[in-house]
Amino acid sequence: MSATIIDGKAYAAGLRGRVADAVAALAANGMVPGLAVVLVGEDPASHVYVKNKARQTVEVGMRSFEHRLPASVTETEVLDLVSRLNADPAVDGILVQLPLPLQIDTQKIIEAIDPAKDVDGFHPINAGRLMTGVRGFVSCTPLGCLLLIRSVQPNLAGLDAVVIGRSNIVGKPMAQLLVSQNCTVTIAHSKTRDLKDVCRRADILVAAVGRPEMVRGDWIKPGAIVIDVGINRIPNPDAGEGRTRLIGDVAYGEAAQVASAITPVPGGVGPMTIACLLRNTLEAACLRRGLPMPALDAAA
Ligand SMILES: NC(=O)C1=CN([C@@H]2O[C@H](COP(=O)(O)OP(=O)(O)OC[C@H]3O[C@@H](n4cnc5c(N)ncnc54)[C@H](OP(=O)(O)O)[C@@H]3O)[C@@H](O)[C@H]2O)C=CC1
Ligand SMILES: Nc1nc(=O)c2c([nH]1)NC[C@@H]1CN(c3ccc(C(=O)N[C@@H](CCC(=O)O)C(=O)O)cc3)C=[N+]21
Repeated sequence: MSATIIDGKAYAAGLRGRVADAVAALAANGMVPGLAVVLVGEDPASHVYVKNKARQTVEVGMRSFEHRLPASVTETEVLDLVSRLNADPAVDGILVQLPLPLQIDTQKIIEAIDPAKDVDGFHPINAGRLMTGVRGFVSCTPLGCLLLIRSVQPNLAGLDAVVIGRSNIVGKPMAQLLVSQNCTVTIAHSKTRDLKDVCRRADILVAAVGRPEMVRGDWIKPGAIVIDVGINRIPNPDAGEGRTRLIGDVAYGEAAQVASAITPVPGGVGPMTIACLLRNTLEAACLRRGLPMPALDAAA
């Protein structure tokens, strides 16, 4: 068997197009959604990612506000910026790029963001809403994964899902979303015993670990849907000295022989994360103005 390749890049482009149409309708009435991104420090990968986000924000017709702070910034300065953004009527969504430097208490910053502007879905209020089945902002990466899963399998009821990883931003909300779709969900992590056997039971396998090609072909149940969240940058000497390339947490070539559908890296989950961020920002803009959210995706 050779798996269907789930084209996240194409799905994300379609979703951004639908967001752009809705933004144009708002803008025609003088309402332009705005997304503020806060970037602390000089991490080159974060800079590239924030630049991509800003470009795509503008492409869908929204305003992009970028705030770059030096790595030496104090926690109070970041908190002050967040409270200014909370109060700014031009800002509908706030994203503070993680990770933050060690002198800053990340949880404190996340909890300072107005939950109504928390388009990352990281605030405990939004995490709690997801947990209790109340509408709120859902973390962009798991939301993107769910949209990709449902693009190949609309009804997930009764399926066995395994999520490897239990971070607050990917693993846990992913598991919660799959439960809400009536999957039977197992969350695996670094202390899980017999991980390979656990994975082999999965009709849906989501890998969000950060270990290059950890999941091998023989970990996968024949016909499973495999979602690779991992973004690992490894040296690529073939492309020249000092060059790198991205690979996922799944050994793609092996897995594609066994799975029914699989996301590539790059071009899978990554582009969906940004598209879902824009989708959430549109939702924040509609909610703040008391307008209905246009239907954009199956998981809305
Ligand atoms: N495509 C995208 O848009 C995004 C991609 N990512 C990528 O996804 C990956 C995960 O990100 P994130 O959740 O933030 O990472 P974290 O480091 O926060 O979490 C990693 C999880 O993997 C688990 N883990 C580590 N080693 C093993 C192992 N040997 N076996 C089983 N489980 C293990 C950890 O377990 P424990 O809890 O026990 O330590 C932890 O729960 C990274 O590669 C990241 O770059 C992240 C965000 C967005
Ligand atoms: N507050 C916050 N929210 C986040 O959502 C957040 C964050 N902090 N910190 C970092 C991680 C990582 N993340 C990615 C998003 C898109 C791609 C992406 O677009 N990847 C492309 C490739 C890009 C490239 O070539 O480097 C792809 O997979 O095809 C990757 C990674 C969001 N994160």
